[in-house]
Amino acid sequence: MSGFSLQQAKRIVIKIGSALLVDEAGHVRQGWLNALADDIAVLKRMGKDVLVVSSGSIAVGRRHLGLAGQSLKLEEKQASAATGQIRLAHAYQQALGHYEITVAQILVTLADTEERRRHLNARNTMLQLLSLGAVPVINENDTVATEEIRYGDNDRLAARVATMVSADALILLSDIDGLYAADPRKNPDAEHFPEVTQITEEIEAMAGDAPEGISTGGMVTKLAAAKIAVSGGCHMAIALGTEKHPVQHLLDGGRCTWFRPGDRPMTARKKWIAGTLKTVGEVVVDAGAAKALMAGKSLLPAGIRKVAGRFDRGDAIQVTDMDGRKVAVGLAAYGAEEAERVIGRKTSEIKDILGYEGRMEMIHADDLALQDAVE
Ligand SMILES: Nc1ncnc2c1ncn2[C@@H]1O[C@H](COP(=O)(O)OP(=O)(O)O)[C@@H](O)[C@H]1O
Ligand SMILES: N[C@@H](CCC(=O)OP(=O)(O)O)C(=O)O
Repeated sequence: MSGFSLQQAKRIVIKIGSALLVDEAGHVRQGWLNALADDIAVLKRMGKDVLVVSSGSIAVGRRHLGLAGQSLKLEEKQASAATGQIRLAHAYQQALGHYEITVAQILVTLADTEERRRHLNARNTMLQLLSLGAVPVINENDTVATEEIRYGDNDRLAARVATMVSADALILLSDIDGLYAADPRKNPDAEHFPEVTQITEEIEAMAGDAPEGISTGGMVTKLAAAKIAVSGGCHMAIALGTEKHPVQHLLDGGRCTWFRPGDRPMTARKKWIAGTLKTVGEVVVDAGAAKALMAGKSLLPAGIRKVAGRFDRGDAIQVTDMDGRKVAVGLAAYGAEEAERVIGRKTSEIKDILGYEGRMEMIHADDLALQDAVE
């Protein structure tokens, strides 16, 4: 299959649906979760970074508020999420704590993933946690999200998280082992697809809704997630999670559907940066810096001669050389005012100038798209 296997992935996001994690009565399936923790511990021992996007707060919380077995209004969902989330977090810490793996909870809203500055903030926190060896457990902040501003399904949220942290693989664990030509609950003979290389209209037409119950989204949101993931250069699998050790099963080459990005991961991300974001400022760099960028390095403040425009941290800016040639587009790690103060200065001087431990780079290599790569 496309030369890609989970074994190769360095950074993996695992999404867990409510139906897997929470039983009909609204209890966390701790035995199942403990087995998933075995899998996560295996991945960590292999040197991989792991992030979990977990649903389940509403399914767990509702029974504590006497809201089991009825359809919920938005404010009841918000209340249930607040009640359930604390229990979910505890269940994860208990499961992963067995392996002395530290769990860190992150609750995000749609705006936290879509607005550039907030996106960058959330991303930095996730990357920081990974660098410290923790496993971030992420969910939508349902308590403050309203219908208009919420994802509602964690499939797309997980895909955004995966692209945010430049993950190589996203695994959507579900109650089904992949995409079929039609919903197998209604059409048991439907064909299973081990691999999808292009999400065509024909493929999209195959997706049905979730069955009645505690899940949301069904195959429709999983395909929407696949589009986000592959366009960000991330491989995505829909895999069966109902048996214990589902990730180990995938590591062993188990059955699932893999969605494959058409491009090399970095190229796709860079295309996203260059193609989607409007630049709101500019930095002019010296010849040494321009050469370093061409070689795939980050842009350090030392190589910047001039800053133009009004931009904030996280905004897209143009990088131009001394002859006015466009070199690259990238996401600024400093706003224009701070950038003015640190340009031309050595990395070791940044802390004294700004009064805090700033970033080493003005634009990190991961956030930089060279002009020739996008034209
Ligand atoms: N073409 C399809 N292929 C596979 N499953 C489908 C398809 N169309 C609809 N489904 C339904 O989607 C369900 C999985 O979605 P969902 O219940 O929302 O999962 P989760 O809770 O894991 O997010 C499957 O159980 C299946 O009934
Ligand atoms: N954020 C919600 C999950 C919504 C959701 O996507 O559920 P699911 O379809 O089970 O993955 C919660 O924690 O209850």
